[in-house]
Amino acid sequence: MTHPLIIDGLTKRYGDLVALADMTFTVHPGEIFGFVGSNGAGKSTTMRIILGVLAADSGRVLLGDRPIDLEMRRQIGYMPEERGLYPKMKVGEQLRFLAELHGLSTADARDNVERWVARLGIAERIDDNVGDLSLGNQQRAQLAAALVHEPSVLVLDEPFSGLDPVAVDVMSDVLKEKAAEGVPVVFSSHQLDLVQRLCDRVGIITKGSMRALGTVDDLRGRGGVTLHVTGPDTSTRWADGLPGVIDVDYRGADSFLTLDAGADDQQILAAAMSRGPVHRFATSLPHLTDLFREVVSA
Ligand SMILES: Nc1ncnc2c1ncn2[C@@H]1O[C@H](COP(=O)(O)OP(=O)(O)OP(=O)(O)O)[C@@H](O)[C@H]1O
Repeated sequence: MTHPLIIDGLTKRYGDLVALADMTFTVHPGEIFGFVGSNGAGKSTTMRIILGVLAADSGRVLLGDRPIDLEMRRQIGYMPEERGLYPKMKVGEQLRFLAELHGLSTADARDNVERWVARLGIAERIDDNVGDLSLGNQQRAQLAAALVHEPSVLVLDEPFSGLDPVAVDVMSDVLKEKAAEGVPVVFSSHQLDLVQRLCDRVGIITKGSMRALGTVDDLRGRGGVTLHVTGPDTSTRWADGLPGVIDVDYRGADSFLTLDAGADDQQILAAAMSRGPVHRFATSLPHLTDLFREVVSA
């Protein structure tokens, strides 16, 4: 049974520094939520509070309608930013130990470990000490540690940093699979192309508060749609003054129009065709990175 993970009004100070100021968001069952923000914005602090590694000054974390307690936290799969595996312990031993610590029987722990190390491509390293693995493989082991007890919530602090492209694909597939099982998944990342590709919803935080929150398309749509038209004679400034056209950048044979919600694409197409043949007529949304820059610099 999965429940939404609700972060409700968290505040946290370190001395004079306000690390979190009314941090609020919900991660729904089956949703991949991307938690993004500049360095020092408060992502790790929020995740540590969710896990109970750190106490908030005020605010609550709930699973469904219940404030999260120690027992409920055992259902969370967590990948801490500072990584937490013992370098001098063997990968397999350590994962089995963690699985049993979360209440699995010895047999289930062994089965789960075998399954996850195979899935994450580190089966042949199971008898190596964690500290002898490459950094990317340590990260795969760390993900296995977050998954080995079949958690019903996933909270991952920068799980993609330092992974090679194959490992990024494996990690992405695993997160999608867990979400498809109904698990709420939240991860932080500075890799916005990945966030854009993978997440159902994204929260952009600055200075400890949520500044923009929505589906990837919602957020990208806030920046306005761009229409790229190739063909019409740009010297005529053919798109100037058309309804819904906020701005036009004419470059050689190309015209880039910034549109608002009221723009009528058929009217624009007719205007373009009246000035010659149209070879390209395509809309695009801004990249999440553009929106991120806008939000953090506001
Ligand atoms: N133990 C601590 N003592 C004092 N200040 C801290 C402590 N931990 C974090 N901070 C400060 O709290 C703020 C939020 O830090 P946090 O690690 O949550 O940010 P983050 O969004 O995870 O950043 P990054 O993307 O760089 O990992 C930062 O200004 C940081 O310097």
